[in-house]
Amino acid sequence: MSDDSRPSPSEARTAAVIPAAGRGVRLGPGAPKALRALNGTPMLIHAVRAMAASRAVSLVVVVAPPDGAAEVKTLLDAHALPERTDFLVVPGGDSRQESVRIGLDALPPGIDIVLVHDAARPLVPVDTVDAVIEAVRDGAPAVVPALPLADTVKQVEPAGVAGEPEPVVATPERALLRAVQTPQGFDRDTLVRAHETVTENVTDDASMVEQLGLRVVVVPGHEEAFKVTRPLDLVLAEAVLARRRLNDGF
Ligand SMILES: Nc1ccn([C@@H]2O[C@H](COP(=O)(O)OP(=O)(O)OP(=O)(O)O)[C@@H](O)[C@H]2O)c(=O)n1
Ligand SMILES: C[C@](O)(CO)[C@H](O)COP(=O)(O)O
Repeated sequence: MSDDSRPSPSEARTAAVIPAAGRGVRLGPGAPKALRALNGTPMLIHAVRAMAASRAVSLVVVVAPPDGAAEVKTLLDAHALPERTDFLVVPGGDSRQESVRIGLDALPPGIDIVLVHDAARPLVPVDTVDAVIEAVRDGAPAVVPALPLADTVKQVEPAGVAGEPEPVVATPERALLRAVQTPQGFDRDTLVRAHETVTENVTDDASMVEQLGLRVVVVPGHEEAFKVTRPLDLVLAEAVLARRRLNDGF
């Protein structure tokens, strides 16, 4: 142990919490999004494998759809994971934030670093996962992978009625903006404190750490770590898998 009683970077144990309890309304009707197939395999299994691909990850906590925990457990039993990786399944909550908190509550003692990774980002490469873990090991309390934006962004006055034109109020300087992905990596105690402290709804975990006034840093994200949100994203995800198969010589 180091002087401040935190484990040294090489001793730190890492777990991944995967919120997978969403319905996937924007994807359209069907099974909960995490259970929909990508190339014949549920999206969640791709996401679990992406976390387990990192040799640093010793535990994966899957936060399942509230009525789907048994089904998820059966799925995980049926799909081989590396022997070094344990997994737990817990039923999720009404919001992503609540689901992550439930996953955090399920972590056993001895875990020092926590990754929070959307089941909806099934194709994140292991190099991105490892880069996030390394930056937490280097001392950052919170780390997010992110990419520069391709589009210009406008801040608007939201229209009261869908489809109505919305007045633009500002154009933030694009070079200063980043599109944030997951896994987001955290010192465990910091993330637990953030979830205990922040009560309003936020869209990612790192913003809760920002609200504590702590340092959040960005490492390079990856274009294959995109979030499957709308139907066209499924087409893109299957194309990425097909490209990987070609590159792997299958
Ligand atoms: N109550 C919820 C809502 C979301 N999530 C998870 O949070 C991740 C990111 O959320 P998003 O992509 O918005 O998924 P959904 O909420 O399912 O999508 P939608 O908003 O289209 O319904 C997903 O892996 C999703 O399963 C969760 O665990 N619990
Ligand atoms: C956490 C996240 O993936 C970072 O980009 C994103 O904020 C999740 O948003 P969603 O609306 O829950 O998909």
